[in-house]
Amino acid sequence: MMEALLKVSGLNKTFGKKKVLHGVDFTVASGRVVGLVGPNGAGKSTIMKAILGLIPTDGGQIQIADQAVSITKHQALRQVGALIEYPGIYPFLTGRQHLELFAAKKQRQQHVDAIVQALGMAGYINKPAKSYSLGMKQKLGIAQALVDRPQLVILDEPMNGLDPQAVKDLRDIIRAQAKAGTSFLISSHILSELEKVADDVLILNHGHIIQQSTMQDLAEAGGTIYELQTVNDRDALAALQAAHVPVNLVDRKLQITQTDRTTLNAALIALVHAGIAVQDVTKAQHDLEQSFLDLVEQEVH
Ligand SMILES: Nc1ncnc2c1ncn2[C@@H]1O[C@H](COP(=O)(O)OP(=O)(O)OP(=O)(O)O)[C@@H](O)[C@H]1O
Repeated sequence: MMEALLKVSGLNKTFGKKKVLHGVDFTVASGRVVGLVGPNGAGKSTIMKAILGLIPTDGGQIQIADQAVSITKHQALRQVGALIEYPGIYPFLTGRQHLELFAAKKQRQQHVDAIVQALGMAGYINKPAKSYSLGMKQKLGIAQALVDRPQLVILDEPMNGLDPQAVKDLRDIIRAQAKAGTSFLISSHILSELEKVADDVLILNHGHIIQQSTMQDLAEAGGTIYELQTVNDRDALAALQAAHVPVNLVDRKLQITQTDRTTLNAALIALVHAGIAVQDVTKAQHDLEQSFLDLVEQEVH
């Protein structure tokens, strides 16, 4: 068992009469990158604000390194870096001056230079932040959260507004810091955005955690599908059914659902035996986004 750095249990939150969090439970272990995924309004930001002691809660516990956090108890947050909603930017300070404010004295320049380099900000870091584009401000906000090498980093929709190179840079630095032991909680409303970076996923819908698993398990749960094109799909369907291969004719395409590593082989053997020529085989990508939407959909009905 890996040690849990962040523990959230039984978290409830009501705004007026509206209950937005219903007994939310999860943990983030040291060095793990955990994705918090859910549609708009699911409660992701509310959870993050509660963890950061920014809003009062209506019951439940939050602990960081075994210390309780609440709106009046912030001690444990010294080891936490965060970007929630809009980055706090001072228009007349340079990017570098922002980062210097957030970096501890020890090795300040090295840490600032390292994050500037990692996020590709060298070209503008010495200019006043008022001249930054939206994406540049977003990167500065992320850099502020990371520069002090905290134990826990909380990022609310960090990929918003970033170009593909910046998204890749961000993924790389998250993986590097996680390897060095930092834990991450990162929200997104797009599951596939987190596919390459998160170890674990929490799926949140209407304030409930509806699924909690490793990213790998979630990706594999979608399953692999092969699409076959043959000279005679109707006969092929009959031959495959006779051979007990899991097959469907979907939109006039033969689809085989892989149940184990022998499925495709069994299908091809059955077709060869039936004398049906195969013209094409394609492997359909498991559609992570679709499995996420299915999960959320199932929960609503
Ligand atoms: N200060 C507030 N007062 C009243 N209702 C609020 C407040 N903050 C959030 N809510 C409500 O709580 C629910 C959850 O909001 P939250 O911002 O946590 O969702 P989210 O998952 O972060 O969504 P998004 O992806 O759109 O940012 C929403 O229904 C929202 O309207």
